[in-house]
Amino acid sequence: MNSICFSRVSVHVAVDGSDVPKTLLHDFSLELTERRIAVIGANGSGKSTLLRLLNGLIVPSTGTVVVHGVDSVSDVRRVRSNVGFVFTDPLSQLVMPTGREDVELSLRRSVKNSKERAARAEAVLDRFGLLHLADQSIYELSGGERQLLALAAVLAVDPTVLVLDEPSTLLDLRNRELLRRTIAGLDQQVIMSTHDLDLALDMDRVLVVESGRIVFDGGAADGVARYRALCAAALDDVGHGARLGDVPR
Ligand SMILES: Nc1ncnc2c1ncn2[C@@H]1O[C@H](COP(=O)(O)OP(=O)(O)OP(=O)(O)O)[C@@H](O)[C@H]1O
Repeated sequence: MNSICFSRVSVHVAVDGSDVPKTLLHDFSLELTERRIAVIGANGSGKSTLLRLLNGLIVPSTGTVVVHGVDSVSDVRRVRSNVGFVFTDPLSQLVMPTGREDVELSLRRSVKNSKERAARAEAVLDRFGLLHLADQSIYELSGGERQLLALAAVLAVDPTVLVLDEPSTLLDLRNRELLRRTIAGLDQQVIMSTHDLDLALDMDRVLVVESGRIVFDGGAADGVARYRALCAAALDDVGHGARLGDVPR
């Protein structure tokens, strides 16, 4: 029950002007039972696509995704209430003028009493060291402060599973360390994509994605080594005309 099951999943999208759909993820099956899982790989390899399957943001073209016993397509509302999803860009997630209001908005369903809700929001902001910024416009916050706020707003409702799409991109060294400690202390199952290999090394299991395929699935140290080897091979191609945005094929 406390696992994430991808069964014969693939993701294809229609491309304008072409009869041939583009494959974002090739057929794969996985059962994820570990508490801490990282998805690593090159830009455009398919990490976010894989994560977005977990809360029904992307519907699989084939197969099923079942998160802690809940089907991501047939029971999308329940899956979304169980799965907290933190986006790479916090501004695509923070919708209220201030952090306090945003956390209170997250809590509106679970805490009906407004005074109680305000107290809970205050406690959540305090837990993340964000209380002094609670009433500042989100547009006046730094990128890292916004990223932490987006995480706090999602954790406020205590989801069963936490999905983090590149959670440390905007964080300084100290906040990255705080994020690592926060993740280590959470009760939730956590699945994240990251380019921060130190963060990936903390995980119980690492998936390496390359051109829409899971090319490695195993321990963190071996996963990071595999990804480094893939990068080294791609860099060798630079001498043969590869460009910055090229996706390995
Ligand atoms: N709706 C779509 N239509 C066409 N192509 C798409 C669509 N969504 C994603 N893609 C393409 O699928 C590929 C995988 O995208 P995805 O966002 O999963 O990559 P990623 O591994 O998370 O990359 P990054 O590390 O840069 O965030 C990319 O080449 C992207 O351009």
